[in-house]
Amino acid sequence: MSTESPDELPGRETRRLGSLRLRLTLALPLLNVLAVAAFEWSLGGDAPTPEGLARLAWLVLLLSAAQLLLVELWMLRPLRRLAAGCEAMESVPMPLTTDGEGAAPRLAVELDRIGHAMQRARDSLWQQEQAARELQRELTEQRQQLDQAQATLEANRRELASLERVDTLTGIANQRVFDEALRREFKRAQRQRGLLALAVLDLDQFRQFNETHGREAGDAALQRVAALLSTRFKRDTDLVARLGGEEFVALLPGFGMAEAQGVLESLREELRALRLPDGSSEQPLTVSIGLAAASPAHPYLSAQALLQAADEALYIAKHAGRDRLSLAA
Ligand SMILES: Nc1nc2c(ncn2[C@@H]2O[C@H](COP(=O)(O)OP(=O)(O)OP(=O)(O)O)[C@@H](O)[C@H]2O)c(=O)[nH]1
Repeated sequence: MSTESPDELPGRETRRLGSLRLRLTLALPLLNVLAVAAFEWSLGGDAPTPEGLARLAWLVLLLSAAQLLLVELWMLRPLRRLAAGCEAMESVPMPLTTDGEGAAPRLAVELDRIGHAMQRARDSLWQQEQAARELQRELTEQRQQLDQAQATLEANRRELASLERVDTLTGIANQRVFDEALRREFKRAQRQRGLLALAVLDLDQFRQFNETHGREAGDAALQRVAALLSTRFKRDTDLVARLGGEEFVALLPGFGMAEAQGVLESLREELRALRLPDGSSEQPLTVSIGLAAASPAHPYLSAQALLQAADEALYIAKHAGRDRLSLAA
């Protein structure tokens, strides 16, 4: 293995090529002389004349010149280019050296650069955290605004519902319509000395029903009850309404106490048979009913008094154990 430094090789090769060319320039004519002499000798002719020697000398000269030209073109020139290429490569500075002198400063520079990059990454992370916090704050603000808007919307919805005449959940008349109808029908009954029955119906343990089956099932139950009431009381003069929550009323012009009681008792049974919400409930949904009836024999001073009498009867039904109909005194 060579002990010379790789840095010395191109200079040395160039020198060797120069020396090789010199040797070839000397050696080729000599070899040609020998070759021609051997050739003449092999022919075994007479001793050479001066003209013959001159001709041979020219021949050797021409042959040598041609050979040197070929060697120059095919061998020496490519080799010189190769050597020049090696020298050019040597002149390019190496990006990394393994010698001890350059390595330490370069390492320091690299470490410094890495340090700066880490600092930049930390800065960027901090900025992103700030941006995320800002975003979170905006989100909280917007959520609060949304909550406020929802509360306002709900208040408006309630106000609108009170102005409307239909209960939005069940589709039957609402309290507003009922109040008007009660005043109107009471006056009519008074005027005509007719009959007017009023029933207040309140579903039993509905809070528990909601808790057991869910609020949606509770809504569905309220709709089923409203539908049942509408089916049972469908004369033109009848009015069923939802007063709110799980409380309904039935206003029955022309009905006395006994007549209304009969219809309401069968309705109570029908409701029990509904087996809400999905038919699998062990505990059927029941209703308590308070019934009051105005008649010439049993007049009330006002529509409000009639309603109060029905409410009191309902109260009694609830306190007597629910799932029953109670008549006003
Ligand atoms: N699903 C549903 N539930 C309602 C609605 N309105 C009121 N409620 C619920 O009805 C329940 C009424 O509860 P309470 O007033 O304690 O009456 P209750 O549980 O039926 O008890 P009693 O009347 O004493 O038999 C409450 O849980 C209300 O949330 C409604 O529109 N839909």
